[in-house]
Amino acid sequence: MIKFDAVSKRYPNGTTAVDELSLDLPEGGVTVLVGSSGCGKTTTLRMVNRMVEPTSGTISVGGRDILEADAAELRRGIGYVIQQSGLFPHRTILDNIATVPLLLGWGRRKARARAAELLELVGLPADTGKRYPHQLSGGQQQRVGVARALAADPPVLLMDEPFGAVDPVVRTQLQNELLRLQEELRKTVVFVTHDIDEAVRLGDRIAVFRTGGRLVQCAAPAELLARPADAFVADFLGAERGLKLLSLTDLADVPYAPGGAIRADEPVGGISRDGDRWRLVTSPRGEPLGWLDTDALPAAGTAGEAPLEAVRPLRDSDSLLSALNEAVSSPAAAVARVTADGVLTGLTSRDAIHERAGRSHAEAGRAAAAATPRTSGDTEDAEDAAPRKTASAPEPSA
Ligand SMILES: Nc1ncnc2c1ncn2[C@@H]1O[C@H](COP(=O)(O)OP(=O)(O)OP(=O)(O)O)[C@@H](O)[C@H]1O
Repeated sequence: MIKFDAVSKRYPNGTTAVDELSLDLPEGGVTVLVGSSGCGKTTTLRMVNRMVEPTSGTISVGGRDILEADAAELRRGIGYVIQQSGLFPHRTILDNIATVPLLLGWGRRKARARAAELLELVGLPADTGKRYPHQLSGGQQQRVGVARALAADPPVLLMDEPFGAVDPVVRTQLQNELLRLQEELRKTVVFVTHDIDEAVRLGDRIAVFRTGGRLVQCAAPAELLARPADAFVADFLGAERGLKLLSLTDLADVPYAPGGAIRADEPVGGISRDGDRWRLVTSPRGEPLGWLDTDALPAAGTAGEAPLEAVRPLRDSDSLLSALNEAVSSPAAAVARVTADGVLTGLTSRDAIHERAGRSHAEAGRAAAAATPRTSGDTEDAEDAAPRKTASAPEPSA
């Protein structure tokens, strides 16, 4: 969809910002550009909409050399989101979102209607539309920035550290929101970030750059984590590469077994002390409420009235990393698995999670080894065998 062919950018002061970049960005996927500060990520992004012109090489979007297009017309077909949302301070939120449709000559009413639709799409209440940017939080402003970029339904979205200025909790919400939107809209997204966790969470592919504007490796996240091309990439991915890989595998095919759960309205007097010490207590509907210590049962009352240790139930879409985290902190050395609407399906032991984690590493390693070449943009094969991306990333605790 977007193709860089031997593209370089040298500034008049002699800085090489991008050096002979050849890269294919697949249609409908999120490609994340990462690397140390000053390695040419923003320059690469801004060359796509001709805010920066390359010194040499060609860039095509949808098969067309971008130099053949009128720059203003090209930009209207490419959404652009930056860190400080870039909203017009004296325009209402609705008018901000309607900017590009109005430039494209849509009538005012149609442009406003589209803006209202987008406001809802990015999860903002309708009355936000009448407000001005300074009356919104940073996270809300970023949502408006995304809505504005999507207003004319461009096939391509360029995002330059769009969530870089918000706190970690809001950042995770915005990331989840983007994944949800992307499932629906399937835009071709180029996303710049400093944050490798963000790259792993959002990217279908990650391109790692090093200083001097050189692309070192471009691969699916699982492949990158399982087989970094060199020490620079390994270093950049950080010491927790193995754990990051587990964040990409979901629990769908990890088995569970019935765990002998106790209903909250059961009297403690009837609970057997034989068998497992820690038993899960559920609501009458089957929702896990907590772990009950059968070695310390109160003299009277129901299971639901007894002191319970916290449980964080997991859905099939949750990651192996979340499961490992829960299993480590669970007194029962097990995790409670639930359906999408929160009803207990069974328990998975810590050992079963360890076993699956080991297998996940081996699979990712094999997939990465099968992908050739290692450093070019052509690593599609590996994606089939790579672990699935889980759309519901865990929200960090505040
Ligand atoms: N207009 C310019 N004139 C001269 N040099 C520039 C100009 N714009 C960028 N550069 C240089 O080009 C290199 C790449 O810059 P770029 O902004 O693309 O990096 P980046 O990877 O996005 O950095 P960061 O992560 O810090 O935002 C840097 O050395 C930068 O100083």
